[in-house]
This record gives sequence, structure tokens and C-alpha cells, in this order.
Amino acid sequence: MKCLQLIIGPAGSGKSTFCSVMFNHFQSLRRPLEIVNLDPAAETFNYTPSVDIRDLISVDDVLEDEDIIMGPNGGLVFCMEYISQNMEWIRDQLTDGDDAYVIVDCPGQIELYSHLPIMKEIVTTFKSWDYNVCTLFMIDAHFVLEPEKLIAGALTALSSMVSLETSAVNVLTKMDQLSRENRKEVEDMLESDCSQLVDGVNDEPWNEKHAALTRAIATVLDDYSMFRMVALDNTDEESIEDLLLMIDTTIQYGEDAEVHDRIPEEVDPEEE
Ligand SMILES: Nc1nc2c(ncn2[C@@H]2O[C@H](COP(=O)(O)OP(=O)(O)OP(=O)(O)O)[C@@H](O)[C@H]2O)c(=O)[nH]1
Ligand SMILES: [Mg+2]
Repeated sequence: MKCLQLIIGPAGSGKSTFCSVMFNHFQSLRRPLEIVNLDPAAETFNYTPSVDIRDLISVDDVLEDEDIIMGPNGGLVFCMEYISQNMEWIRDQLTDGDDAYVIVDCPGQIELYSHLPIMKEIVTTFKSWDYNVCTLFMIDAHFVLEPEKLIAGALTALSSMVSLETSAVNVLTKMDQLSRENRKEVEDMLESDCSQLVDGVNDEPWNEKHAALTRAIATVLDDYSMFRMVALDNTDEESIEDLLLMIDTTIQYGEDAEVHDRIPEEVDPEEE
């Protein structure tokens, strides 16, 4: 079964860092992994990509082209449209075997996931090549230290999930940077129902309508159990392992293992 993690989220939320954490973790497990840098404006990252989209097109190429007059954001959208029409270029460089595991490091411009059809087209192409896709939405933990902000973050992530039509896990990044107190607050929030969280928030009389809306949204999130957010401390190996297990379960990694499981001479690295 081919698996694919699509790493999305706002600018600076920690997408490329997450990819390098996974790159190192997979190496230590001796699990094969291919990373695609899909960000045509990327400058540096700390992993070795199997496919680097900048070899096909970069935002700088577009900005330097005298026939195309665009600013940096338009330039990025232009690049992404070009990529969505040239997906075979990516496929040619992937092993694309039955047990391929691919992580795709995406750009951070939120419009790519909110209303433009481009990312959906890219996901649809991967699905048509039989990849099981799980979207990972990165959220900087610093921005969700209050319940309303956590709910707002969940809604942004949810809107991407709805528009991309894939399973999803939302990841709170940069947990290592929080104070012990803030860390505890975030962990407690993740253990509570959304409705519990917003109880008593903003109950000043002039905020009544706003509080009612927040409560209604919280109830919807609870009712549909769609609010799955995991805190990641990437300095803690156990935290990385737990998250990967959750992603693998979501993506259904290894569910077809018994089909082509264990040719006798093959040794599972974990059992060595
Ligand atoms: N301490 C700490 N720093 C982090 C973590 N994740 C990201 N950072 C830092 O946050 C900054 C942005 O991280 P990136 O991984 O480049 O974020 P990105 O989402 O790829 O950013 P764009 O590609 O520009 O959208 C960098 O300085 C990272 O070193 C984390 O878990 N812990
Ligand atoms: Mg990045």
C-alpha cells in the first residue's frame, strides 16, 4: 500500500522542520521514506529530498521572467498551477512501488488550501496513483494558548480538510518552546471536549452573541469528533513515535502487510 503524508499549515508553522524530524526518525527505524519538497519558494531545509520541485520551477524563475508580471504570491500560485499540470515529473522521480511512503512538504500560503482548487488537484493526482493520503495540518502552539484561539485554529484546519477531502491529523508544533505552565494548559485543553473549553469564556453581557456562536461551533466539533489535535515535542523521541503511530493508523500503513509479508530471508529491521 502506498502511503503519503501531506504537510500543510500557515507560513512558519513548522512544516519543513516536521519533515526533517520525520526524515531522521525514519532513518533511525530504517524505514524507507521519500520526501518531496513541493515549495517552489523554499530556501533551506534540513532533509534530503528525493524530489525538489525547484528543479522544475521556482518562484524566482517566475519573478525573473519578463513575460510574466506577478508579485511573490501570484508567482507562487502560478508555480503551483504549473506543478499540478506536470505531476508526472514528480512521479518519474519517486520509486512509486507498492510499499512507497512519501512525505510532501508544502508551501504555507493559506489560499492554496482555502479556496483555490490547486492543492485538491494535486491530492487527487496522488490518489489516482493509489496513494493513501493523510493531511497533517501544522499549527504553532504559541497561537492556541486560549480556548477561542484553539477553536479558531481547529476551524482553519478543518476547512482545509473539508476542501482536500483526505483524512487528517492536526499537529501542535513548537511545544518545546512553551513554558512548563503553558505546556500544561495546552495538554489539559487537548484532553477536554471543546464545549467544556469554551464554557465560561467571554460571558460578559456584550459578548453574549459571540459566546453563543463559539459554543455552537464547539458543539459541532464535539458532535462530529473531527477535532483531532496532537501536541508534538520534537525534542522527545516518544512524542514523535506516538504521533507517527497515529498517522500510520490513520493512513492505514501496514494494513495489507500480511499479503506480501515476510519472504523468509527478509528480516524486519525492528526485530534485528
Ligand atoms: N523550537 C522549535 N522550533 C521550531 C519547531 N518547528 C519549527 N521551528 C522553527 O520555526 C521556524 C519555521 O519553521 P519551518 O519548519 O521553516 O516552518 P515552515 O512551516 O516550513 O515555514 P514556511 O515553509 O516558510 O511556510 C524555524 O526557525 C524553525 O527552526 C519546533 O518544533 N521547535
Ligand atoms: Mg517550509
